[in-house]
Amino acid sequence: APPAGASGQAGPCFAVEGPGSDLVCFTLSAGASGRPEPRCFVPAPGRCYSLCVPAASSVPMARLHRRLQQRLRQGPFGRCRVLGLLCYGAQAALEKGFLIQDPQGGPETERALEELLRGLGELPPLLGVYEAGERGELWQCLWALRGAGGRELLRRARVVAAEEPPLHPAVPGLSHAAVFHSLEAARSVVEQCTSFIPEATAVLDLVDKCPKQSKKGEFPVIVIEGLDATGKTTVTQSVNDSLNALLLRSPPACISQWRKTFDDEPTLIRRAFYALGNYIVASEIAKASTESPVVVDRYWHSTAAYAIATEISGKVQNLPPAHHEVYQWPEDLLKPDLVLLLTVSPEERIRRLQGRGLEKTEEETELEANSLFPQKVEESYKRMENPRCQEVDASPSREEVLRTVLYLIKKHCGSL
Ligand SMILES: Nc1ncnc2c1ncn2[C@@H]1O[C@H](COP(=O)(O)OP(=O)(O)OP(=O)(O)O)[C@@H](O)[C@H]1O
Ligand SMILES: Nc1ccn([C@H]2C[C@H](O)[C@@H](COP(=O)(O)O)O2)c(=O)n1
Repeated sequence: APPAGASGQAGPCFAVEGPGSDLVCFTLSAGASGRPEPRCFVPAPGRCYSLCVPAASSVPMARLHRRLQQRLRQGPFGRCRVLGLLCYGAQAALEKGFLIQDPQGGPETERALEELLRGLGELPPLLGVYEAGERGELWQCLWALRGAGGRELLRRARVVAAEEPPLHPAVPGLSHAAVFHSLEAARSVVEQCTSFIPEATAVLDLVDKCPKQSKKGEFPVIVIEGLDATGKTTVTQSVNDSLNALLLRSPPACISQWRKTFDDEPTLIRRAFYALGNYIVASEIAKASTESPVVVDRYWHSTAAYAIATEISGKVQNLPPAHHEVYQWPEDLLKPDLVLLLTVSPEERIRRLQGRGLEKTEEETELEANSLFPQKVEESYKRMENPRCQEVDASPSREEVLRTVLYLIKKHCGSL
């Protein structure tokens, strides 16, 4: 049975992304027994703190988490190491938060944290304070901040190592907080933003003008997907010319002007924006595919793959397993005939990223191309189903890649 928390019930479990991107999991035990806690996040002689907010698909909570994240990057927390923390457990809904490691361990960090939490208004998140015991064991004291500078100790429990859960703790909540499987789910998130993001109203007006459940016309619809700099723009333009098709892209031009606004928002809001963009593009595809073949540069698979890779910390192995429901195409979104996933080696992607002369330094480019994130995006693409992504090696010359793409289109959609 899971370790008993102070109340004797199954206590919460916690997961932080430790060194080497492994998940380090721990839980609380009322007793003094239990395996030694994971040492990797307890700086000696420093101190550690934690705070979490509900990870439910709620705009206020998503914005609170984002606000805390931004504040913990500033001022008195500059000397601290701040790790992403997930709190999960049999009886508790998922919470997202931070583990703050203060190597110096002075009282000022705790004071600054209290001030930060009190400034959030009523019912601030609980503050976890970790301290070493006489025999080197680790204890968590959970404090509730009360009015007039007071605070109440809710629990003092021993920190012990916990087995890594079979699924990454963020997987069960993906379909409500990052990957939207219906227009209504995405719309309800953006609707909660109209009071503080004026552009949200404009996006809703545009999506509400689109017919529900857009139906594809008789001409083929081909989507080109892939990481940035894999050659999507190059391929879509060449295919468009070769097939005398209509070229569309997601997000559509009518809302692309607001990307930066939504890119600055928490994942929940950002991905809901891109999801609504897909439903707007679907209405454009429906109309265009009655007149000619349609080529689309990014569509739902991009929205889902980038959201999954953003929410699932650590290694590629932490992704939801193949055939998980999160990879299934939304039932209310127009489905393409063929999705081609362009893939190139990280080395080739570095060459192409540098070839574009973007402002990134060579080191940034190499880090970006080789980090775990693009690997998780690409693996998520490969696990998509109904329709799946058909992989295309886009490393060869532009001409050869175009030949391959046109061959696959003809093979799958017939001669056009
Ligand atoms: N087959 C190819 N061989 C060599 N270079 C290529 C090839 N295809 C595209 N490129 C070059 O790679 C760079 C990225 O191509 P492109 O902009 O088409 O990629 P993309 O996937 O659309 O990128 P993003 O998603 O970031 O817009 C460009 O400089 C382009 O000229
Ligand atoms: N349908 C889409 C299109 C794009 N996105 C997101 C995914 C990335 O964060 C970013 C890449 O876009 P690009 O820079 O290639 O224009 O936009 C999405 O979520 N859904």
